[in-house]
Amino acid sequence: MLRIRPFRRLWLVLGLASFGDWIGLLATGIFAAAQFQSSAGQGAAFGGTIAVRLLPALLLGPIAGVFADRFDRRYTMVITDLLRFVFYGSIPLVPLLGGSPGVTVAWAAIATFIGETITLIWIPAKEAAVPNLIPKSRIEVSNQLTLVTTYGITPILAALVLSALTAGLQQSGVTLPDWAAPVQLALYLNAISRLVTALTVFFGIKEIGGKSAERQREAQEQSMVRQFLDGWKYIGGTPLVRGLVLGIFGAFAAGGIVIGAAKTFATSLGAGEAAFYLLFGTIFMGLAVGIGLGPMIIRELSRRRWFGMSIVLASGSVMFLGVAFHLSMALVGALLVGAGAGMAFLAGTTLLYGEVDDAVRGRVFAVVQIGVRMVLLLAITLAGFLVGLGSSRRVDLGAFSVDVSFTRVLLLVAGAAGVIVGISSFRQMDDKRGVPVLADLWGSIRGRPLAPDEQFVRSGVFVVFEGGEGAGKSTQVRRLAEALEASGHDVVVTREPGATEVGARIRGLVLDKGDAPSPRAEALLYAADRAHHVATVVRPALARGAVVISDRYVDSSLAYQGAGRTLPVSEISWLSSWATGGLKPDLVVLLDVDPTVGLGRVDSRGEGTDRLESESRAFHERVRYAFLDLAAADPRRYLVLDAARPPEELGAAVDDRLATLLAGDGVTHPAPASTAVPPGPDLHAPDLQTPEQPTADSTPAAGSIPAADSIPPAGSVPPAGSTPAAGSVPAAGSTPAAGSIPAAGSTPAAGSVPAAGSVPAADSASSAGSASSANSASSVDSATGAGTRRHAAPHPAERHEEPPLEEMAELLGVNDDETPDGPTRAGHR
Ligand SMILES: Nc1ncnc2c1ncn2[C@@H]1O[C@H](COP(=O)(O)OP(=O)(O)OP(=O)(O)O)[C@@H](O)[C@H]1O
Ligand SMILES: Cc1cn([C@H]2C[C@H](O)[C@@H](COP(=O)(O)O)O2)c(=O)[nH]c1=O
Repeated sequence: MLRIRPFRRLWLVLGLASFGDWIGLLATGIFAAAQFQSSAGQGAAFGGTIAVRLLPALLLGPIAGVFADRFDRRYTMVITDLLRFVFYGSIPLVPLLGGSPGVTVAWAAIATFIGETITLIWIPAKEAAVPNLIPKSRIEVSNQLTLVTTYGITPILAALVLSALTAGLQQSGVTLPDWAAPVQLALYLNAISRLVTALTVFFGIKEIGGKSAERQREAQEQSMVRQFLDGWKYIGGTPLVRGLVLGIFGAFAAGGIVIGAAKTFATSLGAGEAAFYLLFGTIFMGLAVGIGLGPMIIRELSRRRWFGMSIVLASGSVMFLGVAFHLSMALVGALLVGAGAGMAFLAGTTLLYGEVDDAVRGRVFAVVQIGVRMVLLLAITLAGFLVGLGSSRRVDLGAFSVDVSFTRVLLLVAGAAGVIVGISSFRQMDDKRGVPVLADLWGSIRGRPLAPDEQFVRSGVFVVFEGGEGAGKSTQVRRLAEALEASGHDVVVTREPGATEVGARIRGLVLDKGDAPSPRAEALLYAADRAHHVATVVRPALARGAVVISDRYVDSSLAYQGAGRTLPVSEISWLSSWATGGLKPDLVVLLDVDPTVGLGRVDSRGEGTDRLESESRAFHERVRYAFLDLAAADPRRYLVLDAARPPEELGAAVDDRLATLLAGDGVTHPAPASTAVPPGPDLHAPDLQTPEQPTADSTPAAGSIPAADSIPPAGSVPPAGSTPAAGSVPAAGSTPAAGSIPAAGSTPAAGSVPAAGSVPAADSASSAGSASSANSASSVDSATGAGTRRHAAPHPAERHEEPPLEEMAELLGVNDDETPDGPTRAGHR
């Protein structure tokens, strides 16, 4: 950020100005107090000068922004800084010129008031200039830097400098003349800092200067009053800006209420005077944590969502404080209030920087900056006043006794109001409607935010055929298309990969046996084919109302690249969801085939095999079980058929299901966004929820596939006593996880399935789903009258026999060099 020269200079200017502000604030108060002997006079002088600093915001705040929008921002900053140099510089000179204590304090107050009034013009000019100096993508970092500098570094530096000056002089025993006392020096420093910033802006940041055509036009055509009114109209009439401004105020009101109520709240905790300072400090610590670490934690989360969530966090934490009965709870609550308010401020200002036009930016930022101060002051004052009104009652909770005071009621009510504001601002601004909030938050924290659904009007029906090699997909696709066309439907038959010109080239790249792409490259190539296919073929056809029948879709990637290549299925799922914009089929017909049978059919076509067909049997077994797991996780949207049945029977079952679907009974177009949940870290059932599968009301996947990232390398042996991951070989003597393949001598859990990567637990609900993957579809069919029949031969997931050891090793890829990124080997079948 600081490599951008104009921003670096502006940041230095801001740092210096902020340092001047803080040292000026402290020094003016001390200076005024020092003019009096009595402690009452000292207190009044100190408090009075500080209050005077805050007062101008109330008076001039509303029109200050007009200056920033109407005039050249560079000149505005330079002139206002020069004026501040003069006024602040005059404060320590008054006593030197013989002014009495009363005159000195009065002038300190007047000069401070004028200086602060001028600051109100300087701030919006500076704020409005920032977005023109840096790329939009860096605005958040610049805000972080600015806030940390203003509220973190410079106040501490100012306090250190002031105390070092005082202590240094005291220790050295040097007696300086009155005009060079530490406080006077601090006041000179404050004044000089303005001169330096004026010169820096004038000579060093010329980029701030000039006016956009629109600003020029407005300045010429509109009076200041008109511009002022227009500014308010813009804020009130632009929902996003209005929501942001109100939200920021709400978050600060939450903080202010806690600060205002902290004293009586600390008493109600029975924690003593120190607890007040602790709570106060903790809120500011939370603020720093929110601003400093917030973006790092939420990463790619939509800033609009983050803003609403932060307000809810801040307000919810105020409510939590209302029920906290121990200081430790209160400190956690205070930290979260601060963090929420800090994040809301950062997200809000970042959004405002990005969303507000240059022409009105000065006015909007004036309202925000000044409004925040006012809201904070008001909230602190009001809360302080209100908590004094009610009485409290002590309630015994066994180990603890709590004061149910008016303070707590206030915190609860204020917190609840804040939560409502947060939720409504979230709703108003949400740019990912339909995407589940918590899943999106979790996905973003993990670096994979959910993609919002690509909006399009979809009136057609999307049917996908999936299954292993030679399952009979093409045969069934052709047959179904003919049947539908015969009954007058607009049918589009398509496939993946290779349905488009681009796709045909990709198909050559992934399937030709020449130079094999690495597993990740392979996944990306399939995703690229899919993205183009969906955008140019599937969506347009669905939009016009056609029945789209695709030979393979997302599940193939999850099965082949995820389970087959053992790439992290969650990542493949995310990638596919991104590629398709979340488009999911209405029906997936899974033709389940034993790889030996399917590959036998492929061989008998006599056309040779492609690169994927040539993979090992273990690979194809993993693919098969992955398909079954996906279907078991969402039986309502899958029709799983035993592909060993005659084609006509399969066709009849498909026809029946289609008839239901086309009659509208079964068509509820799946909501893509809600299902594009990036799976959790372990690939259990929900991890296999693909963009095809709704999370709500879906049955847990039977025999889910272990996360590729959690799968030990094929053939690895987990330590004895541990529970091996599905698909790994347990050490002899250890108890294998249900569904894992037991080593010789170990006791297999009931229901172990000889499939690498597939883990149906014998006694879990998921195992029921798994064991009946094919049959569960049968029962679904019978329920809908589709009437698919059960097969005499048990489905593989029902077989409990142990495969011979060599076969197991082959299934697991022991002796098989299939590593996620390693070269693939043409396997044997
Ligand atoms: N139900 C079935 N029973 C027996 N043979 C079938 C059946 N369905 C299709 N076949 C035959 O099996 C072979 C493969 O069928 P098809 O091409 O339809 O499968 P596919 O799943 O599309 O294959 P690929 O995975 O290679 O695309 C063909 O020769 C086809 O005639
Ligand atoms: C869509 C898709 C496909 N594959 C594999 C599956 C097959 O081996 C080939 C496609 O051949 P087909 O004869 O057209 O069925 O590609 C894959 O690995 N990943 C995918 O996403």
